[in-house]
Amino acid sequence: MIINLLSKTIGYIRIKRLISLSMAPHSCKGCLRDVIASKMSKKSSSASDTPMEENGVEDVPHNPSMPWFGMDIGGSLCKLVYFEPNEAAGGESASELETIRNIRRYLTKNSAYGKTGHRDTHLQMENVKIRGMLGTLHFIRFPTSEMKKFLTLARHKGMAKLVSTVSATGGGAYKFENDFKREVNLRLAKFDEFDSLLTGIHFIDRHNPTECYYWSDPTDDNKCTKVRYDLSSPYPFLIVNIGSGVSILAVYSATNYKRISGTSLGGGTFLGLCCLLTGCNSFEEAIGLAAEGDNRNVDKLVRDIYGGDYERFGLPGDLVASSFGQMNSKERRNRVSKQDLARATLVTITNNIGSIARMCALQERIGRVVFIGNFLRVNPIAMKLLAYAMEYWSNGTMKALFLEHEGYFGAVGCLLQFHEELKS
Ligand SMILES: Nc1ncnc2c1ncn2[C@@H]1O[C@H](COP(=O)(O)OP(=O)(O)OP(=O)(O)O)[C@@H](O)[C@H]1O
Ligand SMILES: CC(C)(CO)[C@@H](O)C(=O)NCCC(=O)O
Repeated sequence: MIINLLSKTIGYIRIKRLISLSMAPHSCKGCLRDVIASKMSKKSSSASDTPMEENGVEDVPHNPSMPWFGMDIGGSLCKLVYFEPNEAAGGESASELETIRNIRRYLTKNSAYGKTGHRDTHLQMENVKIRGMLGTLHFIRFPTSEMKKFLTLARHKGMAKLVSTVSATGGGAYKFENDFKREVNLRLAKFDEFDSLLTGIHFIDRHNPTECYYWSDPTDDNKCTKVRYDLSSPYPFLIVNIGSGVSILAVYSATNYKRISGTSLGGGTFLGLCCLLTGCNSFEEAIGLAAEGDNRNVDKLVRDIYGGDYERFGLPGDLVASSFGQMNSKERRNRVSKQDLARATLVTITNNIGSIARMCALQERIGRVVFIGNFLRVNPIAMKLLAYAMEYWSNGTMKALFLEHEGYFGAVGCLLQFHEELKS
């Protein structure tokens, strides 16, 4: 308690001092921002048990210079969240303002960047308040394999002239740290990926009333609909983050969570196997093929073994008994289509994740399971499978929930943590 109070007071005094120093001429602004960011970054990593609202920095009217970004650099995709203020922040020189305007124009007037960068305009959030400023959150993604091109673009757009520090999370915040420094003279303020994920989830759910939903009647295509779910009192809940790999977190409060499990059979596995088996070259193509296919031409079902249901242990005939279990037969292999193989890959990976999630939920005695991550992007087949599997195998005691901003929570969370912003 006393230590907490002391660190709050010391933190406050330090930041106050830094602010008075930041009245210094523009030439010093970059290095001051570095110091502030490094203080904030150290603070956040050592105070993971302290809610942001309580750490004292909230009261200090310090706004880092524009533009504000949060980056989540994952194993497959890099997610970039950009905050576009409704009004200019002020304090910038004429040349800085010009560069800020150019970056803003480039990011907000386009929805595609080069061949592989995309802005998810349907996810855009308007009139969001961050650190007292109203603005729009933009959601951009590109393959992490294109990082070199991104750094070149960032240099050409004059990023290095404006901000000396960008907040980043995900494994790439560590892996690419030196590249950012060397190529664009940008320092990364690094935040833990799961701290960021949770911060992002809490923030976005509070700002978007239609963020959380579940699928009703997931097995009936005619009746199946998305139904809004109120996540305002969510604890405890499980997060199943399906990225390249899968991490499962049990969340007990805003600041108390643990990573309870994971599996390497995730979204990266689905895409990798699908490319190998069908010759497809993108996630969108893989999902498109899966939508047209039938996994029953690939998998061995309970009915292929029992001739019907295995009643004694409640195993219905149409349950998959053995994923890819038909593919030992040359004759079957000759008949199977790319679409069937894509569908079977999707069903195999999804059911395995659902099964692990269910066991974790059972072990932790948690009923609400929130599935997120970009594996669920444009992927209603997987979401409905998860919804059905969770409900069916738990006899209705567990619920699969989904969030609209799927893979962007880490990026939002680290943007907010950098600005020490949790209050709206
Ligand atoms: N356009 C896309 N390109 C590549 N993968 C995509 C795309 N859209 C969706 N995906 C799926 O999303 C997965 C990556 O999800 P996400 O961005 O949440 O994880 P990540 O942060 O890259 O991975 P990790 O957290 O394991 O480091 C891919 O493995 C793939 O299954
Ligand atoms: C390595 C991370 C945490 C990177 O986000 C993720 O890809 C993951 O949780 N993979 C699964 C690792 C496991 O087997 O538990």
